[in-house]
Amino acid sequence: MGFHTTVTGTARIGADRELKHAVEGYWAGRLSREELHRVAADLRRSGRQQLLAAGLDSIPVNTFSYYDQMLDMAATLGALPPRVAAIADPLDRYFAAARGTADVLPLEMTKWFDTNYHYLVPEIGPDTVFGLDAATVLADLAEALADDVPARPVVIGPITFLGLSKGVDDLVPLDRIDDLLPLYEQLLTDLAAAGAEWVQIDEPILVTDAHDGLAALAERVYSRLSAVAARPRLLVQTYFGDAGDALAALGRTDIDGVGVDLVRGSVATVEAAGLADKLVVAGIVDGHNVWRTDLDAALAVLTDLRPHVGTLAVSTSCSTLHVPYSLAPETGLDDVLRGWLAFAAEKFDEVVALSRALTDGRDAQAAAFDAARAALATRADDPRRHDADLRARLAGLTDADRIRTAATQRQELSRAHLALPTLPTTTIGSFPQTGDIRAARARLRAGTLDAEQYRAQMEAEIAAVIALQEQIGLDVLVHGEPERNDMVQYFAEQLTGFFATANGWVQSYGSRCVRPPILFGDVQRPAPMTVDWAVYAQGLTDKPVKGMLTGPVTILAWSFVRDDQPLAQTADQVALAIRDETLDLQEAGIGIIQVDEPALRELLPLRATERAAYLEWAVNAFKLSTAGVNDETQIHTHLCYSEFGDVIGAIADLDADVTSIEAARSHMEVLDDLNAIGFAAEVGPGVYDIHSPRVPAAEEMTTLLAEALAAVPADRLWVNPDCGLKTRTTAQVTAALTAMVDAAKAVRA
Ligand SMILES: Nc1nc2c(c(=O)[nH]1)N[C@@H](CNc1ccc(C(=O)N[C@@H](CCC(=O)N[C@@H](CCC(=O)N[C@@H](CCC(=O)O)C(=O)O)C(=O)O)C(=O)O)cc1)CN2
Ligand code: MET
Ligand SMILES: [Zn+2]
Repeated sequence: MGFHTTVTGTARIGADRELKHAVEGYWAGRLSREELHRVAADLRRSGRQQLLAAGLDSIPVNTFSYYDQMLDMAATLGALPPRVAAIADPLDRYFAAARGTADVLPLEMTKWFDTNYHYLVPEIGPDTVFGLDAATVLADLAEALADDVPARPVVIGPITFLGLSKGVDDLVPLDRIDDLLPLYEQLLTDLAAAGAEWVQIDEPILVTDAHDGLAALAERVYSRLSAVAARPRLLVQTYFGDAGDALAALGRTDIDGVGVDLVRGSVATVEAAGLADKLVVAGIVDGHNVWRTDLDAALAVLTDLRPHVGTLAVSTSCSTLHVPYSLAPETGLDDVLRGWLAFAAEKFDEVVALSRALTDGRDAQAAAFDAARAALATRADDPRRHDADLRARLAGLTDADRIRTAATQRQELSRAHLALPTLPTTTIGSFPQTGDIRAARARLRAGTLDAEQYRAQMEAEIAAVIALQEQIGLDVLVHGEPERNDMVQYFAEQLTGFFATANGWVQSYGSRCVRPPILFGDVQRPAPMTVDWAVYAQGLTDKPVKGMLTGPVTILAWSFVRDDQPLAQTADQVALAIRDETLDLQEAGIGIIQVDEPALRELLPLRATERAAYLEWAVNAFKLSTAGVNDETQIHTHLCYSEFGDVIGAIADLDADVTSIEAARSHMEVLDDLNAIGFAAEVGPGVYDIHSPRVPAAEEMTTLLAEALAAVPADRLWVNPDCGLKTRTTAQVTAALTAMVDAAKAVRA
């Protein structure tokens, strides 16, 4: 009845970011809509062909998206916000919801579970009128069937869709699930009529503690959906962890298959879940990280599992959206390290090898198994994984290395030292990453610009950014980060133990991508990483310039991390490198150092029981990275992506002198949360939402500052944007920061 070889989903940006270039071209008016659609159709077709050629017997479709899969689902369910309803053209309406227009605010963006991918948050109110528009799903299915592809449409399930939505007017979105189920029933009927044999409904929320009663809800919802008369076979897919009780609940329904994450989840849960009459899609190849699968170990797990289930299919643990396309372009990779890795294309082959070994025996796949075994054997004693000096240094650390003197004493000293006005104004670090800056870096790589010319151009950028900030009248300046391709990759390129890919692009949101570095070995800092740039910038002005570093938790979160030791240990290694950098900056005369930790919330475990242990090592690593400096040196940190509730205590525990934090969109809510736990340090709640091209007026920021002053006394309050300015234009930034400084002056007066 089933299939045997598949993947949960795939990336869609294109191996060479074709979709990014097409979509951005369309937005800029350089590309027609027909050209955009053609690029998209080509990507879908080549993606399906790649999976077929690899040997999969069921191919996920409707995994394409012009921007984001949650936004697609909102469109499919008629749940785009009313403020875009007047935009008649569906594609324009879709992009308006994603990015906003001059008159319309976009949907909020937030992290997709514990990944670095951002989804758009649907807004569901009591008045949201759901209505099915299955055109896109049906078109994707038809396109695949026309190519004779055994297509399996994938949609986000109702529990996950509502569970991740934002309630409007005090509504709890999940309370409207019964209004949504008829649409899913209709969708199943339509898909069956259109020829779908299987449909995959993604319910990753079932691996979290995000809501009470999820298992019972899953049983109710899928009992109902499996009762649809003429429907395709139904696969409910979980990923990103162990689905716990929800698995047995699904087992009690009449759905046909369940997808499970066997990389992060436990086989025991699956074996105990009562799935003897179901297809179990076993996610044994890691879709979330880049390590090569130990095929022997994986086959042993699958062999154990097989007697407990109806049919067993082999798959990835989640969509390969979260890993790069292929190792092939990574020509800078040494063969030993290459042997330890598998990107998406290599993972497809692993899935097929395991599936065939399961049916035909391991010997039939001897070449694949031998190659994996030989490559992974080199990992055991690779010297790069064990640096004796570093290990000795870590072993010698004591609690004192993570503790600074009392915050109040530090505040007095740095106050006297820095002589700042009340409500000091500053920014978060980056200024616009212009085309010129990126082109210079591309030319440096291509060899048409030499290192000296590159440095001169970056210095000119820094000088321009310093002059702009002085002209605007900001109090604490930044150098603008022009020399950084990315706030994590830049550091990874200079630390040992990391490999920075040449083309390992992964979608972060919409058309924006990142190249997560691979952290495979012990970490050392051969030389200072930021000091020359900071010193150059400080030499241009009498105002203080902040040194700018990325913290250990964020460096881990936005890299592919080694799986051979606890994350806490890896975090401390990175923290030591950052600590050494803070000391060099201080030595070079930099009096304020910001250590960004925007990903502190992102790595928070999805299950509540694991959170305290995580927060302990995360906070400890940050403190190790920052506690080496003198009392006069002011340590700043920065966090974004709101929803700080679960980590608010940890933010206080970081013991930074100044914390800048996203707050503009949520009207300073976070300040009350900080007050509730007795937070007494200085804080800069963002007053300018940098995610939107819209330039806020000074009055809007004056209002936000007044709201902030209701929660925090003036002598603890800073004035700054929500986040860095790298995605904005110089014109937007100049106007917005001028208005921000005006607002600060008005409130001071
Ligand atoms: N790692 C990470 N994760 C993060 C964030 C982050 O800053 N870093 N922030 C949040 C997400 N926000 C983001 C905001 C912007 C971009 C972004 O702008 N990405 C750029 C790529 C940035 C980059 O790596 N730039 C490189 C390479 C740029 C490039 O594409 N070069 C061209 C040629 C350059 C040209 O001529 O234009 C090429 O290689 O083909 C550089 O500057 O050197 C993009 O998608 O375009 C990504 C994430 C959360 N997660
Ligand atoms: N310093 C960084 C910047 O301004 C912090 C960004 S947090 C995603 O870009
Ligand atoms: Zn930020």
